[in-house]
Amino acid sequence: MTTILTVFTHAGGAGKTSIAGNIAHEFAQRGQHVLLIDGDPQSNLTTNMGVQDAELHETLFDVLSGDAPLPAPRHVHGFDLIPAVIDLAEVEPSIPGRVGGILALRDALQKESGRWDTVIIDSPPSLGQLAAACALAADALVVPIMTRSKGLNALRGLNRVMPQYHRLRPDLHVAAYVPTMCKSNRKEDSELLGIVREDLPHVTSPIVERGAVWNGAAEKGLPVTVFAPRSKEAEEIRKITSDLVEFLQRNAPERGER
Ligand SMILES: Nc1ncnc2c1ncn2[C@@H]1O[C@H](COP(=O)(O)OP(=O)(O)OP(=O)(O)O)[C@@H](O)[C@H]1O
Repeated sequence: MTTILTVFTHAGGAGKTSIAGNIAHEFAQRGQHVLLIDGDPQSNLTTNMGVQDAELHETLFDVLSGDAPLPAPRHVHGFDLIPAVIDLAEVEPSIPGRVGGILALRDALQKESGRWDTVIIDSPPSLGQLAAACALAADALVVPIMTRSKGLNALRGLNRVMPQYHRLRPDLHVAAYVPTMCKSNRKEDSELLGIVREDLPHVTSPIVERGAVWNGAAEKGLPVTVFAPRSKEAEEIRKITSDLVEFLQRNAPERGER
């Protein structure tokens, strides 16, 4: 059985791409067979994972524009990767024009059910058709929330689209909220972290804002747990992955899964 997770928020710069790539690597480190999908034409996830030479036919383009099967993935850092390139953006207008277009990625993944233990999708920072196709492909969403008022405002966007998504995928739910870019010495951040923990279920431990390791790992094209395995950043990724696994296991019986 494959668990499909989409890291989803329309707010830019919340750490979505950093979470997607690094939890994918951590799941693989724990022995899982993992597929990571870059659904964002900015292709930061692709370059963060060290792939600089991806081509359009290796991306989701044919899946989303013509119901093609999944492309053959690359193999990087112990997991499979379907990369993105900037031209993937051109698929967006064709998605709503086709019957089932918005569910094409879900269908393509279901045809390969069981090939991977976990699939992790990085969605673009928008509420457009490409982001919807990424969200609707998932069993559950992982939602980063910046611990600023901007982060809480972003939840309104999620609350606006979820009823629409539920019409097509009634079982889609949020597996975890991940507080990001926290600074413990910033009063607003501590207060907002408190509000998030009080108001939302399944909140993981936070990711603190510290640029050096995240940016250094991305520049070298490496997961943080490879770039700086003993760093606080690597420890945070391990902790978030453990929290996520626990939330998924807790949810599984309710959803009739093993
Ligand atoms: N905890 C952190 N502290 C400081 N900088 C971080 C942290 N996590 C990620 N970054 C850096 O912040 C920038 C944005 O992170 P990332 O690309 O993960 O965000 P995103 O939500 O995917 O952005 P986008 O809006 O492009 O989708 C990157 O340069 C990344 O290296």
